[in-house]
Amino acid sequence: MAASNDVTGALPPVAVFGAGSWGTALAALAARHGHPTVLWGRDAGTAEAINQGHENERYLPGHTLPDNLTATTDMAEAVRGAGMLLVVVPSHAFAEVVRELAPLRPDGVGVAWATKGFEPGSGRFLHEVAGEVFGPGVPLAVVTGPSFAKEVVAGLPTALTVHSDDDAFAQQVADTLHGPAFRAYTGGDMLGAELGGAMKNVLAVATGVADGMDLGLNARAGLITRGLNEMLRLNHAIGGKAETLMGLAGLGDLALTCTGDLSRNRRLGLALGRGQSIEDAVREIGQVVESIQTADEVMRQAERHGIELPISQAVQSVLHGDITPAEGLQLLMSREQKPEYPHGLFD
Ligand SMILES: NC(=O)C1=CN([C@@H]2O[C@H](COP(=O)(O)OP(=O)(O)OC[C@H]3O[C@@H](n4cnc5c(N)ncnc54)[C@H](OP(=O)(O)O)[C@@H]3O)[C@@H](O)[C@H]2O)C=CC1
Ligand SMILES: O=C(CO)COP(=O)(O)O
Repeated sequence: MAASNDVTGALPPVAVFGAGSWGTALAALAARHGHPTVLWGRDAGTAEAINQGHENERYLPGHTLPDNLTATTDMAEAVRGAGMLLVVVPSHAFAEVVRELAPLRPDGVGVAWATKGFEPGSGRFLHEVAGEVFGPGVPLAVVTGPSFAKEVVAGLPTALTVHSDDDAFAQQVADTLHGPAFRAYTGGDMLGAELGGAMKNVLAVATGVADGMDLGLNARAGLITRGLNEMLRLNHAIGGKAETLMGLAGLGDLALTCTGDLSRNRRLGLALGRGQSIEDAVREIGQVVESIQTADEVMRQAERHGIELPISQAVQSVLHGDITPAEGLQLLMSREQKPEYPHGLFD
């Protein structure tokens, strides 16, 4: 790897792609840990503001970014000398960005991503997209877990997890992110890790809707628990490991996003539950709300595997405007009474 040739003891440079909230926060984290870090974004104004004023005013206003973090709109410049590439664009832009990145990737340098979601339209997992674009032999890793960008850039304690088929690369990515206020764990289940990160966004809409309708704390806890059950069942069907979903990539992120008002997906649900239109809510949030596309892809996966996911399905129908939040509630509450686990944990 590029880093191993360094005999000066200097930490390897990191290139981060996507200058929104999460890309900027992760770039700031790597830079604070001593890695010279380049943040690539498509907006020249944002890049200039970061280079001149050390701030991403649009996405993380009020936070001073480290001096060893620079920004560029030139992808070739960003990858030059990098020991690790980290993609943090929204899922709808993931395939486009990794395709542009592939011919520029220095030999031996691995690619991680912190994007949550599927490839819209095909429903492919992002590790499938990355595997196809970069080809065999390129180390790939998923960075996921309960982590609001605003809290990470503020230096608040955070724990997340890095999953890869390549143990050494998972360790490299985790070492880059791990620090005094940030615990990075590792694992080997990209499938489960990606499913958890994607599904929790859909379930956060459900608890948001319930809270927006003032349905109470019992309803929220019920939705989180039955939501976790939906995650576990689909995960089991696609071949992910249950432990991944019981950890930071599943339960951890579900708890955060379903209860924390910093979540854009939860805020979308809150707005819908209060009777606001989806268009107005998305405009007010002003940042990516992954659940809108992810709900369709989760249901596509569920249909492919013949699995019922009533909460996710209700969210999808509300997001499409096919039913109102009140009708969604009625659908969930009128389902047949049954044992909590009719055939064990996964059925
Ligand atoms: N924010 C968070 O706390 C966390 C976010 N994530 C995940 O990270 C991913 C990115 O989210 P986040 O940073 O929050 O989103 P934001 O909405 O904050 O920022 C999105 C960024 O992506 C850029 N972008 C959009 N489309 C393209 C494109 N086609 N090519 C290049 N750049 C593009 C935007 O550029 P422009 O400004 O020019 O539109 C913007 O810089 C999502 O999958 C999200 O789920 C995961 C964990 C935490
Ligand atoms: O993924 C996140 C926290 O882990 C951020 O959630 P939102 O995209 O809902 O803001």
